Amino acid sequence: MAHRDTEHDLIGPVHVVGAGLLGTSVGLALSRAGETVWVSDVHDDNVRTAAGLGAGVALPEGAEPALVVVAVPPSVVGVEVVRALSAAPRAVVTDVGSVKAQPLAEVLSAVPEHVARYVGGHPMAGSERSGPLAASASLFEGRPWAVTPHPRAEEGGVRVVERLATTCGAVPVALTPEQHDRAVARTSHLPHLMSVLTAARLAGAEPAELSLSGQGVRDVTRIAASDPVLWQQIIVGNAGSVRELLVDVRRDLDALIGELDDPAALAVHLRRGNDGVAEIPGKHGGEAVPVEVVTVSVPDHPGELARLFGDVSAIGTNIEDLRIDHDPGRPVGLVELHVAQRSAAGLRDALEARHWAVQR
Ligand SMILES: NC(=O)C1=CN([C@@H]2O[C@H](COP(=O)(O)OP(=O)(O)OC[C@H]3O[C@@H](n4cnc5c(N)ncnc54)[C@H](O)[C@@H]3O)[C@@H](O)[C@H]2O)C=CC1
Ligand SMILES: O=C(O)C(=O)Cc1ccc(O)cc1
Repeated sequence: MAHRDTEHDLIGPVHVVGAGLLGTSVGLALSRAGETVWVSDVHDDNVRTAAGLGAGVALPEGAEPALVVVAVPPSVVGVEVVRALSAAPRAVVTDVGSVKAQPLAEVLSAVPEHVARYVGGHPMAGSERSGPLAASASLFEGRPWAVTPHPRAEEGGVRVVERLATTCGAVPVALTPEQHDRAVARTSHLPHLMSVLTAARLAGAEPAELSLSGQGVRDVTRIAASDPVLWQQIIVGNAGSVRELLVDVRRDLDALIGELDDPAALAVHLRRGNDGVAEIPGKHGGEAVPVEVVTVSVPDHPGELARLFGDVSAIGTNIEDLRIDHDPGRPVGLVELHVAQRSAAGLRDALEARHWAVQR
């Protein structure tokens, strides 16, 4: 097996199975890092598109990968991991699937003799879009990547999967498969269903009502636009943990319905929301930095955004996040710069000194 000891050694050749959003993004990130990447997919078109984007080349006949990354829809992750373990008898095999106990159970039942070479993984990065055209080499930059070894996993294989994560720019986080599935029920699967339930209230609403849609409803419903087939498979694969949380939410909903006109009780619900948001770790998994939004009106002309970013950089402020909205009444973009709270007041003053229209 291709086990190597230093940070800088290659982990490949890498075979990526499934040239969709995740597989092509992994291929792009690894190719950029100088790895040899071979790509396969049930749809040849997707292999051609991924290769055209620079994510690797079509899997050659007789190829012997050192690492296989399975990036297929959740319902076939287990079967493809089993196939890879049998087809590449010396390779470490990992996957990027959104649930982790289910594929491990399939490996243990189908090829227990190969289980040591399987180490599950899950990059916590993606999008509401699917397919190779939505891929990006920087998708995983600074994101957590769960690495979920089981008790019989080879230590060397775990190190290879951690290096896959770091080579893609992500931060490996070690969890057992069961811990992982409970964690993503809370941080990914429940939020998805809440987004879906909110978005469902918009379907069929009056156009006049929908015309008032602002940033809040867009924030809450973005992920409800995701592929329903993908999400059906994810939720079914983690139904036990998701159900437990939904039962808690049902209890809260029932209480809320009864307390809507009781200001004190309502305030308790709203403050619990504040408390939950404050628990979300900051970028790169570190301490959450208190962030403030500085909103700047930017004329709708080519080059204006670049000029704004140039000025923010010259002022010396780091942009933590960014959103661009449009002023419905005027040909200007409203650029929301999310910056550390301690820099916000200084940035407003400095931008005004450079003649930007800053909202106060
Ligand atoms: N979409 C997201 O944001 C994230 C998805 N994931 C996980 O990554 C995996 C892939 O998801 P996406 O890339 O979003 O899906 P996708 O639909 O963009 O790509 C899946 C690809 O797998 C191919 N495929 C299907 N069955 C196959 C098989 N048996 N053998 C080879 N190729 C096959 C499809 O043709 C398609 O190109 C899923 O297991 C998902 O749970 C993980 C993190 C984020
Ligand atoms: O689009 C987003 O913000 C996501 O949350 C994407 C996502 C989808 C599935 C996963 O298993 C992990 C991340």
